[in-house]
Amino acid sequence: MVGVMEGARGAPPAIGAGPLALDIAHVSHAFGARKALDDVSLTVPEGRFVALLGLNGAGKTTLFSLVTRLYDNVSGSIRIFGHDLRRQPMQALARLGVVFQAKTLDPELTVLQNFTYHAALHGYGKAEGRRRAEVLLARVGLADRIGDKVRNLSGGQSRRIEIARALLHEPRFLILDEPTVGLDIKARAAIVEVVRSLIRDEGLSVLWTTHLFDEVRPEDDVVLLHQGRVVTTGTGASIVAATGQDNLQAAFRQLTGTAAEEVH
Ligand SMILES: Nc1ncnc2c1ncn2[C@@H]1O[C@H](COP(=O)(O)OP(=O)(O)OP(=O)(O)O)[C@@H](O)[C@H]1O
Repeated sequence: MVGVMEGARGAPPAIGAGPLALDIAHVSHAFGARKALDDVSLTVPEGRFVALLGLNGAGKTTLFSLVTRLYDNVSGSIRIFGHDLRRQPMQALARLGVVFQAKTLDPELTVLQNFTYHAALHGYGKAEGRRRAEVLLARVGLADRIGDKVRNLSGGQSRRIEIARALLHEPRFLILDEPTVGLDIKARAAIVEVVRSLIRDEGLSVLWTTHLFDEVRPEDDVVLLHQGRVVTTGTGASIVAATGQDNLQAAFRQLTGTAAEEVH
């Protein structure tokens, strides 16, 4: 199944395609005269890993900021499990887990304290915060670090804890903004695996923004974003096949006319 739809056409998802975790239709955004997003449409079907792939400046963080409601979308619509972000923000955001690009854990607090603090923001008491922390830390393979100060953890471990914390309120859709930036290959692989296991085992839906082509598998849904526009969508394998290239990086270069040295 191709889970993402062509931006320019904006066609509705196929009948029988199942519920959509995220449905973005015809969204544009400008900073003054600079158009960061131009008529962007894409979908994340339930239970899918969708990679939003684009180079620096493509508009990924702007899109992320619109979906997380840091910015208000003034054109087009954004729906999370059917709830319009502008008209039903509480219902929409309650279903969304967010992992920001910047680090958001307090390094001077323990992992548990970071969890219980965040849990309180969601209205959970200390005991419930602890219970949820234990369950979620086990899911990301870090149950034994619950009492450690965050500053004593590696960058990759901190990221996995941020992923666990993003799931505190049991959202069914997770959005991550370049979650592996600055990490070594082993830590990157561990993070990708944690997220893929959440999809596999729990049916979570994921929008993963990245500029790293090697994080995308042939069967993943891919949205290629370039200079604020959706260039193409489809599974990684179908995009490669359509261009007649050997891999996604080469396909991207062909579709965007980008030089080899600009693409990682
Ligand atoms: N607050 C802002 N004010 C003005 N221009 C901005 C602002 N934020 C982003 N832009 C511009 O919008 C365009 C898209 O930027 P954006 O950060 O969304 O891209 P990105 O794909 O996330 O890239 P990166 O990975 O480098 O963050 C760029 O041209 C950028 O310079």
